[in-house]
Formats: sequence, C-alpha cells, structure tokens
Amino acid sequence: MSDLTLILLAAGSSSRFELGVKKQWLRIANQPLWQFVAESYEKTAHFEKIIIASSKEDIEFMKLYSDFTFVEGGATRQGSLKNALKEVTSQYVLVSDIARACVSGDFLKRIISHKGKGECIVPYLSVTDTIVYDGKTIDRDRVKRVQTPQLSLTSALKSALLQEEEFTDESSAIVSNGGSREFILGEEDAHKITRIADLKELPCLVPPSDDTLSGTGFDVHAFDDKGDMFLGGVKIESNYGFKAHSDGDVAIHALIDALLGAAGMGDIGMMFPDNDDAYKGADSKKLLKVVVTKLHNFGFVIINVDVTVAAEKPRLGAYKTEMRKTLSSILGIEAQRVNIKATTTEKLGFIGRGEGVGVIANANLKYFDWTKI
Ligand SMILES: Nc1ccn([C@@H]2O[C@H](COP(=O)(O)OP(=O)(O)OP(=O)(O)O)[C@@H](O)[C@H]2O)c(=O)n1
Ligand SMILES: C[C@](O)(CO)[C@H](O)COP(=O)(O)O
Repeated sequence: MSDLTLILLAAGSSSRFELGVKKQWLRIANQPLWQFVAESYEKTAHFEKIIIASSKEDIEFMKLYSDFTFVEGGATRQGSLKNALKEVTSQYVLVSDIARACVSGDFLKRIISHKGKGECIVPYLSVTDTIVYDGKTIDRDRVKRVQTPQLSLTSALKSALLQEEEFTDESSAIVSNGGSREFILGEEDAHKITRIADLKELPCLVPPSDDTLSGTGFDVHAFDDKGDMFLGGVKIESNYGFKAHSDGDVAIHALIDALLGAAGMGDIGMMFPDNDDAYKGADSKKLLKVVVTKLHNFGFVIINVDVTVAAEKPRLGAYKTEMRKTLSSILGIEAQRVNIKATTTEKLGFIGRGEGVGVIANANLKYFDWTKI
C-alpha cells in the first residue's frame, strides 16, 4: 500500500488560454490532456489514489472517460485543492497543476525520493532575465520560479489551508503556517500551459489524431393537438405541435444526440434532464448552442451533419432551406455541411398513421488541431 496520494488540479476555466477549447481538453493523440497527464503519473509511480479536481461542468464527462477519483473543484485553485484534500488519508500528498503537462518520469521520481525531508518539497527554477521589482532592479540570484508537483506532509498541508489567506501554491501556505519548505531543482519540461504560446515549449505534447468521429441520434415525438411546432429550429405553420418537456423540436434533439455520440459525451438526457424544470418549454436552438459550445470547449470541431426527418405530416419541403441555414449558423459550419432530408414511411407504422415524427441524425467531428494555431 502506498503512503502517497496524487492530486491533479484541473478545475480551472482556462481564461488566459484565449481559445474556445479549454487547455485541459486539448487532445494529445486521442486523449484529452487531463487524462494524458493522469496516466503518465500513474505509469511512473505508485499512488494510493489519484484524485482529479474538475469543474462542475466537466466532472460528469470526465467520469465517462476514466475511473480516477473525481472531486468537484472550487472557485479558486486553493478551493479546488481543499475539496480534493478531504479525500486524502495517506501520510503524503503530491499536488500538481494539470497544466504542467510534461513533468518527466525522472523528475517525478526525484521529487518523491525526497519524501520525509521537509514538510513541503518544492521544485524551482532560477531566473536568467534581469528582474525589476517596484521600479528597482533586484538580485535575481535570490529569485525562484516555483513549480509543481509539490510533495507535502498531508497533515501540514491540511492545517496550512485552515488559514483564511489565499495562497498561490502549497509551499507558501505551509510556510505561512510556520512549516518548513525544502527547495529542489525543477525542470523546464514542468513548464505550465497558461497561454497558447506555452504549447510550443512542451515537446511531450504530440498532435491530436486526425480521426473522424461519427455519431448517430434518433428521436421520436408524438403530436399534440395544441402548441407551436418547431422542427430543425424553424417554426412550422401548423395547428398542432408536439408532446414534449421542451419545445419538442425532435430534429434538434436527434442532432444533439448525434453530436454527443460522436464526441463520446453521453446523450441529451444527461445534459438536459427531462425532469428538470429549467428545460420546461425550452427553446431547443438554445440547447443546441450549449452543446456546440461544450464540444468546442472539449476540443472538438464539427465537420458535417445529416438529418433525416420521417413524417407523414406536416410536409417539410418548403422549410428545408431555412432549417439548413438556421442549424448551420448555430453549428458554426457552412450551410453545405448541414443536410436536411424529409421522407414519409409510406403510411406504415405510427409515423405513417400520422401520430408523430421520427428523426435520425448523423454527425461527424474531428479534434481541434492546436498545432495549427
Ligand atoms: N478554481 C480552480 C482554478 C484553477 N485550478 C487549476 O489550477 C491549475 C493552475 O491554474 P491556471 O494555470 O491558472 O489554470 P486556469 O485557472 O484554468 O487558467 P486561467 O487563470 O487562465 O483561467 C490549473 O491546472 C487549473 O486547472 C483549479 O483546479 N481550480
Ligand atoms: C502553483 C503554481 O503553478 C506555482 O508556480 C502557480 O502559482 C499557479 O498559478 P496560477 O495563476 O493558478 O496558474
């Protein structure tokens, strides 16, 4: 049994990264960065547990990808750390930013080999530029650039974080609480991804695979003799609508499932539960927008979609171009990459009897190629 737990902090919002994709979700070959980092630690050392702090919006999706221990993060790095620490029972804890994606195996082993030599083992790099602080040039030999991972005595870190103050790393909290910190030489590969340009500093990050990811979606709604009818984001002239929790746009619902299917991100019910009052009567165009933003955040690009609406009634020929335009603008792709087809079922089955509409959709995605920015 190991006496060491690993905490990876991955609940940040990537606001300084300046791209639609969150840095934790950049694809490294076929894996999101957070998973690539967690697995590289797992391969190098033995941990009692690997805890990943992730944001409320990301956590359920991360759980779909792997079975590490996931903990909801807080509003700040320290808040996320505090939440993760509640799960730690081992004597020592190693904490790192997920954004330090290329920490080498040798460096990690060197940090761990210092276990017990101080309440916090802290890697640092020296400074080679001239440093001016508050208008005065200071002695740069006394300046340290502090990195992670940092190895702490769990009890010392838990006690240090009872202080009110917000600290930017573990060692500062421990020192402020009267504890000791031991500096060891860091490494350039432990550079933190903060801005896009940081990606160029990290040779361990291989480009995303150019696989095409395909997904299908299927949905059915029965007619209701009242209400408005929406299909493919367009209002259809009709004196009846659909029975549904939302606005009943069965075409958009099938499309959302196709997109989520291609991304391996579950289904529409997982994102918008049909027992949640927040989505009562919801405009499905807005739900699609949320899904598109999420796909971009998680490192996907939409290639094309194809939607087949099976309906005996209403007739849809006159609406197909408007549906294509409406959906292409929400999806952020050209209209020729959004195909809408309508068909009847030759009067067979529930669709043929005019009881409702069924839709099948297909979507293709690829990974966002961050090497081309
Ligand atoms: N509430 C937060 C904020 C940050 N972090 C994590 O702390 C590390 C260092 O934070 P930073 O690099 O600043 O990441 P972000 O907060 O995502 O970036 P930004 O400040 O640009 O939004 C990152 O691995 C980040 O995911 C966290 O777990 N919880
Ligand atoms: C912990 C850290 O990486 C040490 O250098 C750094 O303080 C994190 O700062 P951020 O602003 O939360 O990225």
